[in-house]
Amino acid sequence: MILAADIGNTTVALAALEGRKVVFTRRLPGAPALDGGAWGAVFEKQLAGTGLPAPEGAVLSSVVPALTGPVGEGLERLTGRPTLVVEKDTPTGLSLEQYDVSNLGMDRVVDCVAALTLYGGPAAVFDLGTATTLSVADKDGRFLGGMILAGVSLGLEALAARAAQLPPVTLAPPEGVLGTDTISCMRHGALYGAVGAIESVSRRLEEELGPITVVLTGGHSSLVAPLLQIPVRWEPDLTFLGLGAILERNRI
Ligand SMILES: Nc1ncnc2c1ncn2[C@@H]1O[C@H](COP(=O)(O)OP(=O)(O)O)[C@@H](O)[C@H]1O
Ligand SMILES: CC(C)(COP(=O)(O)O)[C@@H](O)C(=O)NCCC(=O)O
Ligand SMILES: [K+]
Repeated sequence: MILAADIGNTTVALAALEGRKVVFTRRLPGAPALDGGAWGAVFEKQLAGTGLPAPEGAVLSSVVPALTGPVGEGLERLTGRPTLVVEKDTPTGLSLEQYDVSNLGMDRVVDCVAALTLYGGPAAVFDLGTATTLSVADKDGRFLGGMILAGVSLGLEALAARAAQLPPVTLAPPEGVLGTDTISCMRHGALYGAVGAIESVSRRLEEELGPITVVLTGGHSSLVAPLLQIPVRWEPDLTFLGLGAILERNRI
């Protein structure tokens, strides 16, 4: 069994994998104040009672630099081995030559690695987290780039903060297309806005690259995927599968 962690701007997502199968997942709030020992205790508590064997190794990707060290150390407490942190120069099988990698989010690389492993290229991954990211890889395993949009709930938060008559709104499945009060209008706008972006950008990508596998993942993907009118693969565990593949490739 190995542990995989994906540190995003909202959650620290933890998973256990046996071979290529994700057998356990948890999403934890990112807590900047915890040190490595405290993260280790958090992970131990989450895994207690699951019946899983002791982990043989751990791999992590992070887009929150302040959490990378403590979470990596926390995982080390459980494995007794160094945690593989996915960095720009980590061999992943994905070529990054076409992108200015100086500030590239490694979650996007991991998503592409997973999509290529599962479906081959070209593949377009929409990761609907704090931000909505599009990350595209071609059939030769090259990262082509993508897009970064405000995330589905970030848009709602911004509306509530900036417009006097707009309240805080939580996400829920829409009923019909049109909202019939303020809250449902905001909700539908957030969800169908993402739907429209995904459908239209995917169509344009197909014009440029030919038939492409579109993959959806991230915390908000469970609400958006059922609304799409184009074929997509919904892979809620995509990032974990990519992390597992990268650890397998780099195991000493
Ligand atoms: N299973 C789920 N169903 C619905 N919403 C979810 C689920 N998991 C996470 N979310 C929501 O998705 C958002 C964050 O998604 P996530 O992909 O974890 O973001 P990040 O990677 O940026 O930390 C959170 O606001 C959370 O409420
Ligand atoms: C775009 C992101 C903020 C998405 O992160 P998330 O929504 O998963 O928290 C992250 O991938 C990031 O910080 N990227 C750096 C910019 C880039 O990828 O070019
Ligand atoms: K993420």
